[in-house]
Amino acid sequence: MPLTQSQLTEWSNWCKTNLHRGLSPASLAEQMSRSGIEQAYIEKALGPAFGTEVRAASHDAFANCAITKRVGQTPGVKKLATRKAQVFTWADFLTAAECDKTIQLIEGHLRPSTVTDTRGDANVRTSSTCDLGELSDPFVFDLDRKISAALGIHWSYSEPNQGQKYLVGQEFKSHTDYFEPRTAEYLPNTAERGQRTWTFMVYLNSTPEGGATRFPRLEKLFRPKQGMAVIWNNLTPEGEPNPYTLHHGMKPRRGEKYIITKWFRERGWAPLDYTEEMAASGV
Ligand SMILES: O=C(O)CCC(=O)C(=O)O
Ligand SMILES: [Fe+2]
Repeated sequence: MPLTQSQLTEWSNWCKTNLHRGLSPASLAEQMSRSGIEQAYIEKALGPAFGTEVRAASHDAFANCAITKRVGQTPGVKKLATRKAQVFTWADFLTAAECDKTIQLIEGHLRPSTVTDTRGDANVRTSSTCDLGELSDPFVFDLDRKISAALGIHWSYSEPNQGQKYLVGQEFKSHTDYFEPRTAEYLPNTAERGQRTWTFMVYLNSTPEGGATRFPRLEKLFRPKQGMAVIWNNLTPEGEPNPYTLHHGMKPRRGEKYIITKWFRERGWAPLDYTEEMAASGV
């Protein structure tokens, strides 16, 4: 049976929401097919994702994505002067209005933060989390596209956007964002989308005291400044987990701290490169 225009729009929105939540195009096509939707409409609803497969991009492509070429080109972007890891900052990446709007969204949907492996310490992460990517909010999709274009990697390689809130005394103790190979957390977390690659984190407020992000092995500390992004590759250019990226979300001593984090993976369903033009056209 043919779909009406409004039914097609509804299915297209359903696809968009679920693709941004990290579901694969094949699994969505299968669900639509089970709902009795004809192939031609499945193709329309999925758009560019139709017929694609989730697969790994090359480590070289990750190590040379657009952010690595922005210093001196894009105002506000700096590279940390070290050969040990690829770390960048981007001042005023989000406007104050975008930050405030994101904080409002986070405030409405908080749960206690979790980790994949506590390593025996129940207090390893004491903050609260908001699964922004689950909200199906067009503003969050815009954020996804803006972050992906800034980094230069298509959003299908990324996990859904997360917001974090730290009250005075709350923290995320030293950890790496990659999954530790040869541990129990490794396979269940990497089987589908692969290892974590880049982390894109944005400070949504300027915490008055404390709350820095510390990279002890790089001897570097970033202080939360509203709108500033800290962006790093958790892997080496060869694709191995990079232990130098160990970091600690420190306790705010006064005031709160709000951030968003987006983690990128080795596998996605689109070509890796993603530009501002693509983001503006809504793909
Ligand atoms: O809060 C921070 O500064 C760091 C957060 C972090 O490391 C994470 O969410 O993975
Ligand atoms: Fe982290």
